[in-house]
Amino acid sequence: MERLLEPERMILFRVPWVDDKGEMHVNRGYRVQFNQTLGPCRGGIRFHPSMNLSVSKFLSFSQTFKNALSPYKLGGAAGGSDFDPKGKSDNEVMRFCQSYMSELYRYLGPDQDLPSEEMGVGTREMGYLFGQYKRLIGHFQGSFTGPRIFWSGSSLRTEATGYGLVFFAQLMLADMNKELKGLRCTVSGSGKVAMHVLEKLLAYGAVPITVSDSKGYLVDEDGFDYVKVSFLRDIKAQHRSLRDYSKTYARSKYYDEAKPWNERCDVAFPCASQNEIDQTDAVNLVNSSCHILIEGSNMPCTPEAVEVLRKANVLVAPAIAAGAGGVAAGELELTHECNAMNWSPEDFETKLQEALKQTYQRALKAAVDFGYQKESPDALVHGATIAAFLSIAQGMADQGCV
Ligand SMILES: NC(=O)c1ccc[n+]([C@@H]2O[C@H](COP(=O)([O-])OP(=O)(O)OC[C@H]3O[C@@H](n4cnc5c(N)ncnc54)[C@H](O)[C@@H]3O)[C@@H](O)[C@H]2O)c1
Repeated sequence: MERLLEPERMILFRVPWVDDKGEMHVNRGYRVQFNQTLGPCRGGIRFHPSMNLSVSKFLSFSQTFKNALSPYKLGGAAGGSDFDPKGKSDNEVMRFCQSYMSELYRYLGPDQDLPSEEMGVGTREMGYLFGQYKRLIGHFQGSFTGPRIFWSGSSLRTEATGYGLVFFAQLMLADMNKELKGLRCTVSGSGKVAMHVLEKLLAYGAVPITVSDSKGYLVDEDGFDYVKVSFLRDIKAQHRSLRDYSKTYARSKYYDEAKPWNERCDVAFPCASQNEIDQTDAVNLVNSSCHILIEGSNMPCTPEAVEVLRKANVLVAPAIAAGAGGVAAGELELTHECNAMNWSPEDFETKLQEALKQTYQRALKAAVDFGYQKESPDALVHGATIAAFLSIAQGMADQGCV
């Protein structure tokens, strides 16, 4: 346990870059390669002002468990920088990414560590990061996940985490002879994960009613539809406030400095950031008749919130299981490239569903093997943690004291 809790490697470095006015800035870069017992590392890169070594450690620890539970043989890593891409020009983001990669490239590679999208890092950032990596290593090898389709990989990497969360919810409901159709769903965040959750919820006939950002939340009592989701995307792409939505859809409402957890719902999808649900939010969720919570963000609930949800019998799908869509897409992309097959988005989605199903079944089996009732509200949380822990611990024991 002592070895498992200590990261294998923590890389901390200076990232100097020059803005469009010619002024110099310095940010900090991080990459924590937490555990490579089961295979080479995979994990996200986050660009956000709140990023620090502590957040990198927690994200890489949780990624280690997520990857160990997935159908692939992978270790876990995470990292990023306290750089804020918001409000920066494309050229500034490119210069920052190039400087960040100038240090990190020596620790990356398909057999070592490959990064993927996370908060504040999308296809634009992944493109710049990969371009610099390729230039420095001198050949095209082990493309990062999250690139655009025309030069590499599948088109579904960005969608995969959000879609996967909805597939996972559907699997849980199917086991209860229920379905997502008609269920009211609250979603937090309005980034890559949240927007793809909305999209897939609509495909399943569910009724998503909220999105949020760091300033407040938006609720549409009538539920979002495809046209409204497209409008939300436009608002986000133009860096406007979610408040602007209400100017077009008068029955919707935007609340400042508030979270969506007191809106009546059946299923909640936290997709913003860690610790976004505290004790009060959890009480609000329970009082709003929420009975299933699917964790999109990593560690969305504080320990006090977890306790409230457990006592109220809210069924929780942990991020290390439900959020495995991203890692699955990354590995599928590599296979896809290696085999030079021409998968359609539908083929890709079927493979993604299969990966999520295997993850779900593995977590549930471990829970039952260790004496938890299949129906108990925290069976998946325990099962996912046990199954991942056993794989890593067994591997570490086999590989000796290294
Ligand atoms: N992108 C992935 O592949 C992936 C995979 C697994 C988990 N996650 C987790 O999902 C979450 C969202 O990631 P993303 O890739 O969608 O990021 P993103 O940068 O695309 O979007 C983040 C969104 O959250 C909002 N936000 C940030 N802080 C907030 C706060 N305090 N309250 C409410 N909203 C807030 C932002 O306004 C933004 O809309 C993160 O917690 C991340 O760790 C992402």
